[in-house]
Amino acid sequence: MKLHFYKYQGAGNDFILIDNRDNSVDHHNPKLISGLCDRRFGIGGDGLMLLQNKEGYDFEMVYYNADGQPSSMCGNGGRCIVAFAKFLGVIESETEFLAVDGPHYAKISDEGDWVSLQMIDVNDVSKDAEAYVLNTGSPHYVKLVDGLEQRNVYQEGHAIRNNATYRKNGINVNFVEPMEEGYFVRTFERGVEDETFACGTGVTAVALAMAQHNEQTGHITTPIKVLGGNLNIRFDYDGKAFTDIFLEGPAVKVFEGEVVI
Ligand SMILES: N[C@@H](CCC[C@H](N)C(=O)O)C(=O)O
Repeated sequence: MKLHFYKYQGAGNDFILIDNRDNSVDHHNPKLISGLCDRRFGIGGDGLMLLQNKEGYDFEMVYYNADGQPSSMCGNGGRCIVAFAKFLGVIESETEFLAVDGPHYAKISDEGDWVSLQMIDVNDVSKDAEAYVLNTGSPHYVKLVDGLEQRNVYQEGHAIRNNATYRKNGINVNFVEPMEEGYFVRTFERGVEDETFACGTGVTAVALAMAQHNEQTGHITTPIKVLGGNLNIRFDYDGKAFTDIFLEGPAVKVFEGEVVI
């Protein structure tokens, strides 16, 4: 069988996208999905998403990590699937879609390549020694460091993700260094088991954790530089809860093609 696919990237976090509105693709197949995401033997991607019909919503986002397992929310994936929905003519400039962590509102530019995605509210940030731990749709560990450019993010991230606390359920590990304006962030992603060029729920977690760390409240806008580009996070924080959280950035179609499965 031939499968038509699309490849998108959001700040270098890259995904295979499949239009499954007719429900013709049986995606409950970890070997197939990890094979398609393989960068040498497949199409290559940090994850794979299916756009499906869902009553009461514009569409449903079904997300798999590159290891072929269904996972929690993917922020950059969410932005890319909104751009894909516009490309397919499923939506125009605004949308309400369903993802694994609930409904999401998003807005897309007329050109179709810049997406603002509303994320879930967050009111629980804990500490693991000096690091912050929070769930922004996916679980994240946020650690302030120096010399981030030179650090071995694979080695340090892999060690934290596989320590006794996180080994069973996994966690995404974000290293953050303040810049003149905003932050520089590098992330080791669970389910990819490697450093990725960007992580949307990760930079969201960093922006919230840094607001708490710096005791900032009110309406906050945080620019973040990642290996694959620049993202922006804006939110309200009253000292207890983070609300109206938006992850903003590019979402670009790279190519499309057919693969035999
Ligand atoms: N790249 C994503 C996060 C995808 C999910 C993550 N790998 C996990 O399993 O927790 C993003 O942009 O948020």
